[in-house]
Amino acid sequence: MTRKRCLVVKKKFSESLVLKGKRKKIGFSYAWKGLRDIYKNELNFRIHLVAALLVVIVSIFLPLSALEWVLIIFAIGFVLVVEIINSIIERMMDYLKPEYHPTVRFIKDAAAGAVLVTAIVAVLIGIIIFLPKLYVLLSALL
Ligand SMILES: Nc1ncnc2c1ncn2[C@@H]1O[C@H](COP(=O)(O)OP(=O)(O)OP(=O)(O)O)[C@@H](O)[C@H]1O
Repeated sequence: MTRKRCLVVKKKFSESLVLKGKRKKIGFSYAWKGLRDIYKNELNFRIHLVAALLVVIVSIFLPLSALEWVLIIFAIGFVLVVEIINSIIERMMDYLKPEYHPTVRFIKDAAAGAVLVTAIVAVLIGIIIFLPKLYVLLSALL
């Protein structure tokens, strides 16, 4: 299909959804399906999600301020979103260029590097927030 024809088909599909008043609902269900697909197919995303859950559980038992909660939630969201983008880039490259290519290697490694940066930032935020509180907690217990 040419690009022009593809745009026409996309516009007609979009208009038909608006006419049926279903656009918002369908847009949300596609997004939810996308997240479910990422969860099912991406081990790293599941690992990050489990780590995020553990952090939230630990946070509930510590006296955190609103700002600390905001920072933790932001760090978790940051890691998960970049992990999703990394998965998208990997899939896109596998689809566009399945055979070995140095540019694909560069793109995939750079995307993985972006995830690593977010993970390091999240760990640093965790250390700054949790370490003093855990220290106080342990000092009180010992
Ligand atoms: N087509 C390719 N051409 C060149 N190098 C590639 C190609 N596909 C993968 N690689 C190299 O292999 C690495 C792993 O790629 P792969 O697509 O298997 O990701 P992955 O193991 O699923 O990564 P992640 O653990 O981040 O999900 C890439 O970072 C890249 O260095």
